[in-house]
Amino acid sequence: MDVLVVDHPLAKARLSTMRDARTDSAAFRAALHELTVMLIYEATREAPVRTERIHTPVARTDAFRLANPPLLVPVLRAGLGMADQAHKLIPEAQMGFVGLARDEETLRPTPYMESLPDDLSDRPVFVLDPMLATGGSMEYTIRLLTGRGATDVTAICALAAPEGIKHLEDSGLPVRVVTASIDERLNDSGFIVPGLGDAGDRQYGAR
Ligand SMILES: O=P(O)(O)OC[C@H]1O[C@H](OP(=O)(O)OP(=O)(O)O)[C@H](O)[C@@H]1O
Ligand SMILES: O=c1cc[nH]c(=O)[nH]1
Ligand SMILES: [Mg+2]
Repeated sequence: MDVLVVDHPLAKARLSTMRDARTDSAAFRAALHELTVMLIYEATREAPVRTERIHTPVARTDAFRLANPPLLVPVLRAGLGMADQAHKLIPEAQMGFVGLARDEETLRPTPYMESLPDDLSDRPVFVLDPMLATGGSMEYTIRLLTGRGATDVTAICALAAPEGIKHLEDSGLPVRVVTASIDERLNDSGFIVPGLGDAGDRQYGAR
């Protein structure tokens, strides 16, 4: 499985703001917005482009656009904090939605929302979720997508645990991961260590 760790100093700085327990919700959301721009920028580095001829005020030249814009899929709640910034960078992208809440005891995802196009066979998909912990929520989401024909999925995560990366690798699903950090481990409650806490709560308040 292809894993890209975006360890640019500016990405590290935004992630550090998110990790800091003193960061309030507004500043946490702002840092996640800015980090998302960097993750999407790197995730699209090798994306195929189509060219067309245009006129500048001076001469004719080639213009470039994404040949096949990805479907963006934020995983609610926490992934909502990445959706607008990803959409700003790729305004032509369509967006789908998945809502999941992890059960605190079993750590299994409980689905409560799904809004996706029927046929995903011909286009890449970017799943937006700041946290890849056990990997259960990401696996669930990717299975929804592959069930609709997706074969090219990118998980865009602020943070990942080694356990989540391994879980996805073992699943054999067609996914690559783009993240700003692979942290040390999960604790007994399934939280990433050192992590940043609950990414949904830190943006929107405790459920
Ligand atoms: O890899 P996993 O072990 O499945 O954990 C990761 C999931 O946990 C968080 O969501 P949560 O269930 O807390 O919901 P929320 O976004 O509404 O807070 C996070 O945003 C992921 O979706
Ligand atoms: O550390 C974690 C693990 C799962 N979900 C979160 O929001 N944070
Ligand atoms: Mg949460």
